[in-house]
Amino acid sequence: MLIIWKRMRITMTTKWWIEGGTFLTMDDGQPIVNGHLVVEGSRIVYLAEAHPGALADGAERISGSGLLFMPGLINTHGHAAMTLLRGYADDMVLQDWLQNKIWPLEARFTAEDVRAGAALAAVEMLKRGTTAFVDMYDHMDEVAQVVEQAGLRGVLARGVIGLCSEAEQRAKLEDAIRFARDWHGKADGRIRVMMSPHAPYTCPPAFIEQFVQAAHDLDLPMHTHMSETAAEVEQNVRDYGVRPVEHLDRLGMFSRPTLVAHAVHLNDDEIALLAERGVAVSHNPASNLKLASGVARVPDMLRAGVTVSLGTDGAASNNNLDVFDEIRLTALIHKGVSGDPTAVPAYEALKLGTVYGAKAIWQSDEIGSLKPGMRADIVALDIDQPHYYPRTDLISHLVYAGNGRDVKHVWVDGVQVVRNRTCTRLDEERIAAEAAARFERLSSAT
Ligand SMILES: CSC[C@H]1O[C@@H](n2cnc3c(O)ncnc32)[C@H](O)[C@@H]1O
Ligand SMILES: [Zn+2]
Repeated sequence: MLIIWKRMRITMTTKWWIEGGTFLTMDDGQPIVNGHLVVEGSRIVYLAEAHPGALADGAERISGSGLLFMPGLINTHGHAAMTLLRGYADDMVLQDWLQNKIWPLEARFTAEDVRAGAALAAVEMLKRGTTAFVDMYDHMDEVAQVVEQAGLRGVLARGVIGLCSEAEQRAKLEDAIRFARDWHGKADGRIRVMMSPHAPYTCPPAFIEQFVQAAHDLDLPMHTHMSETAAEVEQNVRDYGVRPVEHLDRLGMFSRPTLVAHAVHLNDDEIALLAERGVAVSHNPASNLKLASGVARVPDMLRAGVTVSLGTDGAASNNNLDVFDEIRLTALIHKGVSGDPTAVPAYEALKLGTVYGAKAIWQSDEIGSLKPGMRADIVALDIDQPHYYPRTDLISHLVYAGNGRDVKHVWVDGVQVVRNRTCTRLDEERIAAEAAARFERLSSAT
C-alpha cells in the first residue's frame, strides 16, 4: 500500500487553469485579453486566447477576472539579510556607509540573524512579485534554507571579502566551494550558485584568480560588485594601473559567465568590452541614487548589446526590495539625465526586470516570460483599481502608475506562494517580530 501511494505521489502532477485573465507574456506580443493559461506540474503547458478544451480537463479552475498576469520579477543583485539594517544608516556615501556603519554591525551577525533577515526579505520580495533573486552574503546555508522553505527561486553566492590573512582567505574560499557543492541544483532545481568575490577593492588579484579557477572547476558563473563609484575606479587605477573592467578581464573573470552589480562608472571602451565578453550587468538605480554613486549608462549599454537587468541591492541602501520601483526608476531617470524621452521606454524597462533578468542569471531559457514550456513563475496583479483606468495602455499603467502593492497572487514553479496578498508557506507575523528582535540585539551591543 505504501509503495502504491509513493508511486502515485511521484506520477501525479497538479494541474490548474486560469480562465479569462489578461496576460502580459513579455514575449514581444500585445497583451492577451480574456486569455487562458494551463499549468501542469511546474510548467506552463498552454497560453492562448482560445479555450484550452480538453487540456483543462481535471484542472483546478482559477478566475482571471480583474487580474493581469505577467512573469515573476527577477532581482539580480541583493543582500537579503540586510533587511535587518533597513533604516539603520541613511544619507551617506558608499565607503563611509560600509566602513563606519554597515561592516561593524555585520561583524556581529550570527547565522540566526542572517536567517531572520533573509526570511523577512523572502516575505517582502514574494509579496511584491519577485520570484527569483540573486543573493550575495555570509552564512548562505541559512539563506538557502529560507529559499527552499519559501518556495522562491534563488541564485546564491557566498560573498567573500579578502582583506584578511591568506589562511582566512583560504578558509573563505573553501566555504564558498563547500556551499556550491551542497546547494547548486537543490530545492527541486530552484537554487543555483555563483562564485562571488565581493569587489576588486576588497579582494586582492591572486584571491580573485582563485575564485575564477574554482568557478571553472565547478562550472559556475561569477558575480561581483564593479565600478560602483568614481572613487573605486580611481583607487583601482592607483593600485593596479588599470580601471576595474580591464583589471577583472586580465584576472580571467570574464572567461566565465559573469554578472556584475552596479557598473555605474564605465567609459565607451569598457561598455564595448562587456558586450564582447557577454558580461551581464545588474543595474541598481535606487541604491546608486541613495548612496550618491551616480547613474549607470543604461541606454548606452543596451545599444551596445550588454544584457542589463535590475537589482534592488540590500534593504539598507534602497530601502525596499520592490523590483517594480526599480523598473519605474529605470524608465524615468535615464530620460531625465539624457534629455531623451525614449531613452528607456516602458516596455524595455519591464524587460530589464523579467526577460533580461532571466538571461543574466538563469542560463537555461525557462523563466522571464510566459509561454508553453516555461516554468510557471507567475505574478497576478489586481488591475481593478483606479490607477489602471482608463484602459489606454496596460504596459504604461504597469510601469508609470502601478507598483508592487498591486500584486495579489504569486506562483513559483507552479506552486502558489502568495494567495490574496499573504505568503502561503511563511509565517509573516512571526518573521517580522523575529527581525525586530534581532535588530534590537544587534544594535544594543554597540
Ligand atoms: C561579502 S557579503 C556582501 C557584502 O556586500 C556589502 N554591500 C552591500 N551593499 C553594497 C554595495 O552597494 N556595494 C558594495 N558592497 C555592498 C554588504 O554589506 C556585505 O558586507
Ligand atoms: Zn551589493
